[in-house]
Formats: sequence, structure tokens, C-alpha cells
Amino acid sequence: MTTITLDKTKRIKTLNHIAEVGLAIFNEEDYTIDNEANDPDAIVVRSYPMHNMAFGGNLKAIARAGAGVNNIPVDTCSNQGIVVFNTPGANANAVKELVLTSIMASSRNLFNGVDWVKDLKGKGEEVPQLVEQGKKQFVGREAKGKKLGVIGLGAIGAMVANDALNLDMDVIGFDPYISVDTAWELSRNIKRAMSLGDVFEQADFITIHVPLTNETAGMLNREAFEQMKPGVHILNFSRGGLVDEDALEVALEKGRVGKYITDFPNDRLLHMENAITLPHLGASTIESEENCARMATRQVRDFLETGNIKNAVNFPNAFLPYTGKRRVTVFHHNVPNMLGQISAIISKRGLNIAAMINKSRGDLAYTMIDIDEKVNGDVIPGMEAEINTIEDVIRIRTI
Ligand SMILES: NC(=O)c1ccc[n+]([C@@H]2O[C@H](COP(=O)([O-])OP(=O)(O)OC[C@H]3O[C@@H](n4cnc5c(N)ncnc54)[C@H](O)[C@@H]3O)[C@@H](O)[C@H]2O)c1
Ligand SMILES: O=C(O)CC[C@@H](O)C(=O)O
Repeated sequence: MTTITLDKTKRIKTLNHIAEVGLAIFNEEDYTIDNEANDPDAIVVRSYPMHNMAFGGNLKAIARAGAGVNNIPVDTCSNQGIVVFNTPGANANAVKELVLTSIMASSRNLFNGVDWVKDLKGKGEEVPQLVEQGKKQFVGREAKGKKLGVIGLGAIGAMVANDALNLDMDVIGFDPYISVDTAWELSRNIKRAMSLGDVFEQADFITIHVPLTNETAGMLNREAFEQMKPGVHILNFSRGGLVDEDALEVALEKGRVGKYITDFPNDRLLHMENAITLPHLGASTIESEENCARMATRQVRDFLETGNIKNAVNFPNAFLPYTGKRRVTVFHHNVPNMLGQISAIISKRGLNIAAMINKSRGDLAYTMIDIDEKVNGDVIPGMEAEINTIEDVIRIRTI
């Protein structure tokens, strides 16, 4: 259990390039961007691997300027009362555009064709004729009329599915956990797969848009490849770990999988013929980097200044209008009578509670309590210490 009282100047550390428009949200009077800080108030990150990092007692938030949080030790953060944010949907359009581009580029053999033409360098005036002679090896197929299977209909998958219809593709989607909001966004012309097998058996192109978790790791494995239509093109712009690469290698060799297009290269994939590897470019557009940075930094700033939580992946979202009064924020486990115990400790100091909110998410919960009148600052340390003695309190912060 840790007790923290907010400093005047908050330090923010970045572990990857974060767009300037986002960092500018941390106003200079109250924040310092300090990438050398040992124990910052918050970290803003993209894909930097954080699993081996130790977190200081001052760290309150980690914001992932992006969607996937598999580079962050989320459980460790939860146990330390560190909120992990991401930026849902902020880079979805960028990924969607690259997925659709890759469907076209792979089915038209664009990547191989471009490489082949480059090799004609130095052939002088023969080049045009060599091109006409050689182009037959790159004859492709059109996307129109082909079936696209979309696994995971979240921010990216739903956009890909909807826009593929505009390319005259048939679309079948699978997502057993689809959110109500996303379901409303989906065209009714998208067919609903009742199982992964439905997608595997029917699709000419399969694109996967799920997070990498214990459940989804290796989702595309030998059994999956064996159910697929021979020559299927697979697009993986989500995470490398979703695909069993031993099985993929065999499937590519046998032509079971025609092409594997991924944003997550490794040395092994570079040796596989018909594996097309891009340098993790899905979210690399100016627009997307700015959207993600803005959303991430706004969420961090709001949390540090008001305690309100939006788009956390470990703690519940919680919003209580901030009036500038003293606010006690408590991270705790989701157990009975927590509110009663916390409010008793506040009340016995003669402090009146003006507003409160308590939200839970699985085993975790978060409580914010506003105190009505001016509080003598001397009361805070004792009150925090006493709240910290409650079993199941993880962390307390008074703003
Ligand atoms: N290449 C890139 O630059 C890039 C950019 C953004 C996101 N990503 C990756 O793409 C993933 C998806 O991003 P998003 O913004 O669409 O996330 P999202 O959270 O909006 O959508 C994920 C969807 O996957 C579904 N899902 C979860 N488990 C599933 C399962 N077992 N079977 C089927 N569906 C399942 C969820 O219900 C949800 O609808 C991210 O987690 C990240 O790893 C990559
Ligand atoms: O930050 C990036 O460039 C990649 C982001 C992407 O992998 C994500 O999960 O949002």
C-alpha cells in the first residue's frame, strides 16, 4: 500500500516518439516532460516493452498512445494502483486503410512485382520489353466478389468489414464479445459467423483484429490452417503472437496459405516465401499519431488533476464533476463495505462528504469522495494513513 500526495509540478516520461500536439496538452506551468525521470507521475508509451521495468511509488498512470497493451504489465500495474489507459479507436482508420491496401496489393502481387521491376535496373532500353514479357508471372485476382473473413469486430475490424463491402467483397465477421456500440456501427450486409470455423472454411481473405491475450495467442494454428480454403490470404495487423509460426511455415510451403501479410516481422518470417512483412506501419500516419497522442495525454492530465478515469484497461471508468474541492481517491479490491469504511474515516474527522462515486471492474474498484468544506491540509496524511490500513485498499491519493 502506498500513500501519495500530488506535487505541484508533475513529471511525464515518454518511452517512444509521441506527437508534439499531444505533449503540448501538458501545460508548461504544471508539467515537465522529463524522459530521464526515475519516478515520473505518468508515462506515455507506444510499443516500448515495459514488462521488465520496475515502477516507482510516484507513478500513477501509464498511457498507451494506441490500442494494444500487451507491452505493458497490466496486472502488476493494477496491484500497484497504477492506471493503464489506451486510446480506443484513435488509430483505427489508419490500420483500416493499410489492411484494405494490403488486400489489394497482395491479391495483385504488387509487392513481388515492384521488387522484380527494381531488379531490371541497368537493363537500359530493354526495360519496357522485359516488363511486357515478364508481367504474366504477376497476374492477380480481383477483390470484388471474394469473401473476406474478419476476426474481431472492434474499432478496426468493424471499419475494415464495412469498407470491404464498398469494394464489392462479401464479408463474414466473427466476434463473440462484440460491444453493443460496435454492433450498431456494422452494416447489416455483414454475415455473422457463429464460430471461427465458419470464417476459416468460407473466406478467401482472413484479417484478424483481436488483442493478444492468453486466449487469443496462437489462434491461427495448424487446425485453423487445415480448415481454410487452399491459397487463402491472411492479414495480421494485430500482433505476431496470434499466429503459430511453425504451423504457418508448413501452411505456406504447402500453399495452404497463399500469402501471409503482417505488420510484425521477425527473422524467421523474413525467410518464408510468401510472407509479406511490413515494418509495423498500421498506425503510422500523422493523423493517427496525433489522435492517439492527444487522447492519451488528455486522459492522463484529467486523471492526474481530477482523479476521473476514462479509457482505462485495468480500472473502471469513473467520472465525478470536479469542483476543485478536496478529493480523496481510493483504488481497492471490489469487496463489500469499502465505502462505509472509507467514509467513516473521513466523517470522524468532522469532514462532510459532498459527493462520491464508487465503480467496480471485476476484482478491482475505485472510489472518489469530495469533501464539502475547506480541509486543513494537516488532516490529510493521518486520514490517508488510516484509509491505507483498510484491508483491500491498494492505493490512496488526495487531490
Ligand atoms: N498494426 C498496428 O499498428 C496496430 C494498430 C492498432 C491496433 N493494433 C492491434 O489490433 C488490435 C485490435 O485493435 P482495435 O482497435 O480494433 O481493438 P478493439 O478493442 O476495438 O477490438 C478488439 C475486438 O476483438 C474482439 N475479440 C476479443 N477476443 C476475441 C476472440 N477470441 N475472438 C474474436 N474476437 C475477439 C473484441 O470483442 C473486440 O471487439 C489491438 O489489440 C492491437 O494489438 C495494431
Ligand atoms: O504505436 C504504434 O505505432 C503502433 C500502435 C499499435 O500497434 C497499437 O496497438 O495501437
